[in-house]
Amino acid sequence: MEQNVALIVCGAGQSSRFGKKTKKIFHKVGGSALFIKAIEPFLSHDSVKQIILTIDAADQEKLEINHGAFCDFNGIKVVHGGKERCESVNNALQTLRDDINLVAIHDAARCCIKRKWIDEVFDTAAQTGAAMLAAPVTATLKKVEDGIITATVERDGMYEAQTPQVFRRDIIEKAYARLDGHEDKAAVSDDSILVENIGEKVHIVKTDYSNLKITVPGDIPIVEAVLKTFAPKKQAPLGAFEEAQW
Ligand SMILES: Nc1ccn([C@@H]2O[C@H](COP(=O)(O)OP(=O)(O)OP(=O)(O)O)[C@@H](O)[C@H]2O)c(=O)n1
Ligand SMILES: C[C@](O)(CO)[C@H](O)COP(=O)(O)O
Repeated sequence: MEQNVALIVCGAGQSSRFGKKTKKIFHKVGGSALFIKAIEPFLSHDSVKQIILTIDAADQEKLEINHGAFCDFNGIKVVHGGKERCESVNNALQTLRDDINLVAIHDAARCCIKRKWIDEVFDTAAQTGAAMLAAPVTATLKKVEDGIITATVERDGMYEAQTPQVFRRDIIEKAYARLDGHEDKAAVSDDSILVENIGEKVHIVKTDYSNLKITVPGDIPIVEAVLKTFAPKKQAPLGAFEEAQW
């Protein structure tokens, strides 16, 4: 299937766990606002035909003043989000262009996405209808209540869900058509859950913990280190001879 991808970038959350005055999507990492770093790896992808950013309506003026040029230059459509992440995604789904056949839904708080993962999850979703990035759990998992371990969770086969999560347009629209049936929308914590609930098989594209989501302040130095480690290598300064050639 030819890939005409709409990228929905979810940035309308309240950043309550981030605990800073500035919403985390505007926090600077790697020299740019977090949401810009999360979008940048997709800008050069030929299959991405539409980019929709969800933001809190309260952030509209701040976005326009500080990042309006970036959004305008890159043709990013800004949509106001809802109380829960799934409501923000649902709002964005109402603005898809007619030619879109794949929908990639990505957290604006995940800026360490690698191009190879984007390529693989797009291709897998184009072939199968539904795919998402996820990292195998490497630690032992404990269920804890009131600070006391109540169970050790079987780790075998457990993955940490990440984004982007990518779906054929008809599949994600069918899944979201049932959103109102979910009383507790806070429990709809990712998009795959809705697709699983309509009986579709969601395929995993394996990553690692470097595709982390910035949630708490302690995530910042980790993300900065990941960005530094995987940043494109700067060209060595030209020597005098090379300079002379130019
Ligand atoms: N109503 C919402 C809630 C979340 N998000 C986005 O979904 C991503 C993942 O959500 P999370 O990391 O939980 O962000 P927040 O909801 O802002 O964080 P918190 O739960 O700490 O308030 C974030 O980029 C966030 O901006 C969104 O678009 N709309
Ligand atoms: C979508 C997600 O990033 C997959 O792990 C996660 O579910 C978002 O959850 P949050 O509570 O909105 O951060």
